[in-house]
Amino acid sequence: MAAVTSVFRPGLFNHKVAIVTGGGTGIGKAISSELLELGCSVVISSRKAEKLEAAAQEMRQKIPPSSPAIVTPLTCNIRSEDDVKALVSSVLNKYGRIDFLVNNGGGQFTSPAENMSSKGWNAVIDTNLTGTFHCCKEVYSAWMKQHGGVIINIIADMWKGFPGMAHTGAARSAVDNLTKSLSIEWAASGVRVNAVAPGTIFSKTAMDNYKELGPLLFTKSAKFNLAKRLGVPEEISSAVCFLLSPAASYISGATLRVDAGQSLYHSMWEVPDHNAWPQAPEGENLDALREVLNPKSKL
Ligand SMILES: CCC/C=C/C(=O)SCCNC(=O)CCNC(=O)[C@H](O)C(C)(C)COP(=O)([O-])OP(=O)([O-])OC[C@H]1O[C@@H](n2cnc3c(N)ncnc32)[C@H](O)[C@@H]1OP(=O)([O-])[O-]
Ligand SMILES: NC(=O)C1=CN([C@@H]2O[C@H](COP(=O)(O)OP(=O)(O)OC[C@H]3O[C@@H](n4cnc5c(N)ncnc54)[C@H](OP(=O)(O)O)[C@@H]3O)[C@@H](O)[C@H]2O)C=CC1
Repeated sequence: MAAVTSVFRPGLFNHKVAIVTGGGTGIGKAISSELLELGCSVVISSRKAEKLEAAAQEMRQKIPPSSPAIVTPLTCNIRSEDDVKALVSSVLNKYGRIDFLVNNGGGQFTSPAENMSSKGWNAVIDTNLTGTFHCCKEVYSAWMKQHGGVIINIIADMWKGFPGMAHTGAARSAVDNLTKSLSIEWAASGVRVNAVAPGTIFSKTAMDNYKELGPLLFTKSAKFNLAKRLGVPEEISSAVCFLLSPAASYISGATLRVDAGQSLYHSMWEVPDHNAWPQAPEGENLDALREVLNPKSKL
């Protein structure tokens, strides 16, 4: 397997410390690996200890000898405020600082909105919206308020709604707005807050969340963007590293769409042909339209 090398300068983030939620898989793993390569120590955090430990082992092997970075796996369910407080406190005890927070942990399941139970809806809102809020608030209060820092929220391509995953569309849209509010409230502490909105990004772990639907869901999405291919986690990571870096020193409250134009282009969702809508009002314009649609009607 070819090793990916960051396009950023080695040592760019030497001696910085980051928390990356969901840092052991997919997009989070790519972000954590690139930060480590660039000298930033990373705490990878999510719910499953075994998965995190395996990811940390793999990352340790790839940290270049020139990098002073260390990777630490710590479990935390971002839905629990107590878990998040414990995570932030452990990171400060171990490293004494938190320069970067990447709110990447999250996800959802597919379901028509009418079939979503309240429990399922709440699980997705609690994870993606409230979990992100918990992490931002705790890192800010415990460290960044006094010392500054950078926060990146990973959201999604929900710009045209998110049919089939309405819960996550609502949560990610809310995080887009939260990003703006926090960027203003926390500006005077020297905290920049931005979001990254990925298009459809392939990783095995992301696909496996959708079980047997996964391969079709991902392969079908490939043509709904300007690149005519799926993205990969490394393409999100480089955008995150840019926003964390001094190259983005004048950027806050922004959402960067890393989606090869997916959000500008066709929706994957098909609305079936139907006659369920109210008819257009009668009048000269409707008469003219009927003639265009069926020229013989005039005869
Ligand atoms: C191609 C598209 C673009 C890709 C975008 C990506 O993000 S890719 C990356 C994607 N990565 C990820 O998504 C990774 C992270 N995702 C997750 O962990 C889950 O999607 C989660 C956020 C729902 C949490 O789930 P959890 O199990 O920890 O939560 P819980 O035990 O608290 O249960 C709460 C309730 O939620 C409901 N419910 C849950 N699953 C399903 C389902 N499949 N089916 C139906 N319903 C489901 C159910 O009602 C359940 O209650 P019940 O009926 O059991 O009493
Ligand atoms: N792949 C894609 O096409 C897109 C992905 N995204 C978003 O990007 C982020 C990363 O996804 P991706 O890497 O693709 O998929 P993955 O499924 O590989 O990553 C999701 C990560 O989130 C962690 N996670 C889930 N719930 C929690 C929780 N309650 N507390 C802490 N960590 C949690 C998971 O770890 P664990 O199970 O151990 O908790 C896992 O590491 C997600 O928010 C996803 O929704 C957005 C748009 C498109």
